[in-house]
Amino acid sequence: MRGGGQGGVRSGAAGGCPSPSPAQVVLLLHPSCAAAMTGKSLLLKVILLGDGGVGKSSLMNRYVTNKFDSQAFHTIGVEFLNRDLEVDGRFVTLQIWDTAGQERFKSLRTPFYRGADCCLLTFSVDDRQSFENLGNWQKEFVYYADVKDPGHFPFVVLGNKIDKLERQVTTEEAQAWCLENGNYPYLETSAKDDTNVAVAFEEAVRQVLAVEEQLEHCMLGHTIDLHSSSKSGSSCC
Ligand SMILES: Nc1nc2c(ncn2[C@@H]2O[C@H](COP(=O)(O)OP(=O)(O)OP(=O)(O)O)[C@@H](O)[C@H]2O)c(=O)[nH]1
Ligand SMILES: [Mg+2]
Repeated sequence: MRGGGQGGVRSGAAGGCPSPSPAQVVLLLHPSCAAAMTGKSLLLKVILLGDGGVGKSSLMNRYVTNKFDSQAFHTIGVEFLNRDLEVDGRFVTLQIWDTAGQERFKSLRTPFYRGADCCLLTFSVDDRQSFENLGNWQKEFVYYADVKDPGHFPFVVLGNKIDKLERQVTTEEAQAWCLENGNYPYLETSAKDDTNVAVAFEEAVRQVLAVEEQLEHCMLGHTIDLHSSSKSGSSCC
């Protein structure tokens, strides 16, 4: 696994905390709530999945380094790069995980799915098979990332290589797939021409923030009455 860029990896739960006394209230905040409250940059992990050769590495490299390699090598395992950005007034460090799409590397990529905040399902508009495999990628992600509520997980679908003249998948077909499979946002990109690449990653951030703001709203809506045996507060979560 190779990786780099600015920023660190989201830390896990702190160990060794003493048990709270009855008078203490322990508030467990989701990282997005904590980041919002402290004004710190939020670290989001997004993962690129899709068939080998659809352009996942090229999209990541275009976005982070603004370079394109017309003779890129297949990825082996996973690689990641970080980029800081601001979306709708929120400062975010995007940790982009690029995976190997070839079947023979499945066991090398799947351990890295856990903890992803968003999944970018990628195909190439000049490769019909890569489009038909989107459902398999979605299932593989849900299984290995152990997504508890797939219906609310932020997926974004990318149709890459729109600079190519001969398409095998139309925009309408791709939009229809997205609508039927979870009403996912669909973006057409070209890593080669730098079309919609930044827009695609920003959309991923927006999708995550929308889900997390909902969660934040629910958590802040809860009140804890220490003197009552019954629970109170909203029950939107
Ligand atoms: N014309 C065109 N070619 C592209 C585009 N994106 C990637 N490519 C080319 O497609 C080939 C495969 O790109 P990669 O980025 O390596 O594909 P990948 O999805 O990372 O492939 P794996 O690592 O095997 O999973 C390379 O030759 C790229 O130069 C694009 O937007 N337009
Ligand atoms: Mg690659």
